[in-house]
Amino acid sequence: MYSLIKPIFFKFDPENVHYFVVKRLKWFNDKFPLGKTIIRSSFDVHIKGLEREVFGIKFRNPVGLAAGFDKNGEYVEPLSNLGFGFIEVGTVTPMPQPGNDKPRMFRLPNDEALINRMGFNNKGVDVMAERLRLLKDKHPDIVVGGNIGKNKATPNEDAVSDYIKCFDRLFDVVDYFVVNVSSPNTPGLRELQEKEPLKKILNTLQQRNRKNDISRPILLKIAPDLTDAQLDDIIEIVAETNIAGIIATNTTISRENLATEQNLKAETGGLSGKPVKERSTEVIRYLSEKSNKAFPIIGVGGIHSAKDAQEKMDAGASLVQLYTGFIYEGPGLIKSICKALV
Ligand SMILES: Cc1cc2nc3c(=O)[nH]c(=O)nc-3n(C[C@H](O)[C@H](O)[C@H](O)COP(=O)(O)O)c2cc1C
Repeated sequence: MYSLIKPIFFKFDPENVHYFVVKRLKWFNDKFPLGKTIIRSSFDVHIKGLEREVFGIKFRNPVGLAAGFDKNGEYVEPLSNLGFGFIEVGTVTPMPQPGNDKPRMFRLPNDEALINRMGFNNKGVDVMAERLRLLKDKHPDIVVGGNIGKNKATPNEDAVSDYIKCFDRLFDVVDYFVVNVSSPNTPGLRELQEKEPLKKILNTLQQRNRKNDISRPILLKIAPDLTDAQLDDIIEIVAETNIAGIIATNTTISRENLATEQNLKAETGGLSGKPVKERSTEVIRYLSEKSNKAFPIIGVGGIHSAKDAQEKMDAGASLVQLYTGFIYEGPGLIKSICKALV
């Protein structure tokens, strides 16, 4: 079915198609009880043995939706009905911001990839918190991750206060947090992956965690472009700050070995999809082996098939996430991965 619709979708601007599809999906889900039933019975995964417990959270299955797809937490219920075991929303920032000028998302069909320079376009954390509060009242069972970032206008020296604002505002409505310091589309953001600024952000959030009766697992999302020495630092930082785990990886700034023509691959932004698969798996394997499996890893980057997901698991991931593979393969990919992972 998806293979019939995909060529039509791929004729239009990717960002426009994205919103066209998710809005229709939500409308179908909200307005027609029958619509919801049809979506669920077609896609939802009811396979025994898929449940996982990772960093203290029970996941109905290990296949999640990666950050960036639902930037404002608007489509969590309909997306969950497609079979995802968890949905990561964001990246959200304290204040709303428009992101970069359009066009800012590009398909590279010859490489089954995307380049994006969205720039954390989002409606701000207050809007997201309210949406998720309503969602959690209705569906407390849907596992939601809150991926948090800083506003473009906030200098790196003040970044920690942006992360705190998002953390505090979302604390009651998400199940886990992701500190995003790895997007290539906010100038200077990736400098926060350096040891000292990173420790400051994570230690401050962990202090907030300790002040509450309950704490929320905090994960760190890293870029695939880190060197081995930087990955060693990450292992040390996880141990020192006692955060719950790592998400590996975000998009890459590399353009190596692409079949796509020069003018398109020269677009600024983060590259995702098949070309990032190997490097992201390498990063997972390195972290897992070097740390002696000291912390859980969510594996993301170029998963377009059940085999790709299995490779991430074999490299040391406890859970996986999809974005670009979901665009290229459609929602059927979730079930096919789940079937293979039982
Ligand atoms: C259009 C687009 C927007 C994204 N936005 C975010 C984001 O806001 N925050 C984030 O942490 N990752 C974001 N990502 C990265 C994905 O979550 C994921 O880490 C990356 O794309 C690699 O996975 P994939 O190859 O399955 O797409 C975005 C990816 C794409 C393609």
